[in-house]
Amino acid sequence: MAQRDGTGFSCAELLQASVELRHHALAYVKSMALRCAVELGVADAIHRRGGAASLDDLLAELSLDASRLPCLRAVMRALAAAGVFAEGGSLRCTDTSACDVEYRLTAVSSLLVDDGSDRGSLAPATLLFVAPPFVTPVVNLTEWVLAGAGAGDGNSSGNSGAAAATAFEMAHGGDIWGVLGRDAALGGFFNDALASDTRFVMDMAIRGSAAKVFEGILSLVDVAGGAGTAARAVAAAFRGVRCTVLDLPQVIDAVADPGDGLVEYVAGDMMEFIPPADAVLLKTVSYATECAA
Ligand SMILES: C[S@@+](CC[C@H](N)C(=O)[O-])C[C@H]1O[C@@H](n2cnc3c(N)ncnc32)[C@H](O)[C@@H]1O
Repeated sequence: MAQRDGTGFSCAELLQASVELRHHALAYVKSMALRCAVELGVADAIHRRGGAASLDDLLAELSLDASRLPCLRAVMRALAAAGVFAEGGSLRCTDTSACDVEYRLTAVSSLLVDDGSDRGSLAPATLLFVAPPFVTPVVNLTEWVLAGAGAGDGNSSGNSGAAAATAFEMAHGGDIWGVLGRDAALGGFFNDALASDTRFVMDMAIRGSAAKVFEGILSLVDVAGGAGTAARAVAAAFRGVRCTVLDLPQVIDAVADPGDGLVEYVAGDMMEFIPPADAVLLKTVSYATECAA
């Protein structure tokens, strides 16, 4: 019978648990390696090479100096272990010569390829999740949880006061919509990221069996619909559906309306007014507005 310590777990269980614990603690390496690969455009580079590329191929495609090979190898190995890319071919590598190993796209990294199709790439949405303004609040979760403990003791200062409802608010001094409204560059980055996610989701929804839900309705309002990517996709695919986009004035005012009349844009607060319609579309809204972090 396996020996158990005071916690009641066997040595084998504890050894396995220590591996899992390390995986949890180092999980950020995976997401930061992903960020690096997306920023470098590795998936597009592999796609340009016909779906498989050696490290030498990648150095050439990405215009990187040969001296960067060990760094690129480290990033690619981490992502291959995570299933983002597939690693194949000879695995013989030396410090002085390039590896023979080839990297291929998996279903995951295929989503990062921009092949010019309507669906587009999920690269902008992926970069949003790992962007410093959104990562920093998570890095400081303990400070956020403890902020209440310092309430009224005179020690809280600046944005780290106990009143911060979310970790994002504590890090940035305001809620996400206020911050995005004040920072045009961050707002544009956020909206482009959401638009890329929406292009993908709507492509799946309209081409897939879920498309049935759009049949038989004459009007639809995309509540908190951002730049209207989802509503425009529905309006283009179902010409009989009159689509309206509702979002905050800061978002609607910044929309470059193509003026094709495909959808109508309404600026307003969904808590106060929602334009009447047969159907309401809510995409990434409750999650975003409730968590806002
Ligand atoms: C995460 S984004 C989702 C945008 C879009 N549905 C999509 O999936 O691309 C959430 C949206 O909610 C909007 N929003 C937040 N609070 C709102 C409110 N009170 N009234 C209307 N829109 C709001 C934001 O401006 C933002 O465009």
